[in-house]
Amino acid sequence: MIPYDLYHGTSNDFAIVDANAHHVPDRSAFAASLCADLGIDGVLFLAINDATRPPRAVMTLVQPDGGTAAMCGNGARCAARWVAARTDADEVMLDTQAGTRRTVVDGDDVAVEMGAPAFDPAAVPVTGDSPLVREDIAGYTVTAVNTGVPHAVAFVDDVDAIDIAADAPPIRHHDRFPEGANATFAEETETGFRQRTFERGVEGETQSCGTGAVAVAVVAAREGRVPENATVSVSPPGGTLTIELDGDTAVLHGPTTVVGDGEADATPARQVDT
Ligand SMILES: N[C@@H](CCC[C@H](N)C(=O)O)C(=O)O
Repeated sequence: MIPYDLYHGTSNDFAIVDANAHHVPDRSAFAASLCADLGIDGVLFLAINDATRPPRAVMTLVQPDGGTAAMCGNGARCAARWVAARTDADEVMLDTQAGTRRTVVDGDDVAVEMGAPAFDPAAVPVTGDSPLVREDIAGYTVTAVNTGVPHAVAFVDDVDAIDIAADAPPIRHHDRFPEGANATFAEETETGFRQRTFERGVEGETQSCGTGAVAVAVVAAREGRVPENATVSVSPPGGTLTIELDGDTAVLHGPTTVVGDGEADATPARQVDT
């Protein structure tokens, strides 16, 4: 059996497995099974490989479809808190497939330096030679940005009015996105933005998406909705995240919650569609 810890970041739910202590022979099948059983958004495999200051860990997110995502903003916040608790540290370096991310843990609150968002077509990726900015994609005016993973961001008048189960998949699977995209909708309010995201890999709406919140903030800055150096409040259904923009880079802040723990069969019957 494989023990895991359950965390959430603004209701983006993850099981965390100590990858140094426990070998999972098929991570894809394990994650698909555990996500289906628990109704969670992914499994984080964390391997602390340097416990000096600051400690360093490799973070791998496997999603409900059995695929691996290069980065996860809320997952990184939960991962940093998990590593901090085991190393008695308040600063943690996370090695992700999108690069190394410095994190700072302050009690329940965790900040992640998210790096430089990219609009470059090869980096998102999108087809074509120029950035995809305010183009009509499946009936929405979309701007594409990579904040560790690709997001297609559309500003709308009212996020509650969207039928996300119907409207997001044609964006998420659109031909312009050769690796697919998370479909993120945002509504400007007096104090910031409301957000809803349909996540690639989950293939449904999640209660929160950290890379999506950063995408909302950086696209808002690009469109002149907020200054390029600003602190932006973005509220998905699961809570409120704060994004510090400094022109080139973004820092994601928000709360994390320890939910509990459990254990699961290391070799479940495979539940991934192949
Ligand atoms: N929930 C995450 C994003 C996880 C990755 C995404 N679904 C993808 O496959 O691109 C977040 O908080 O950023």
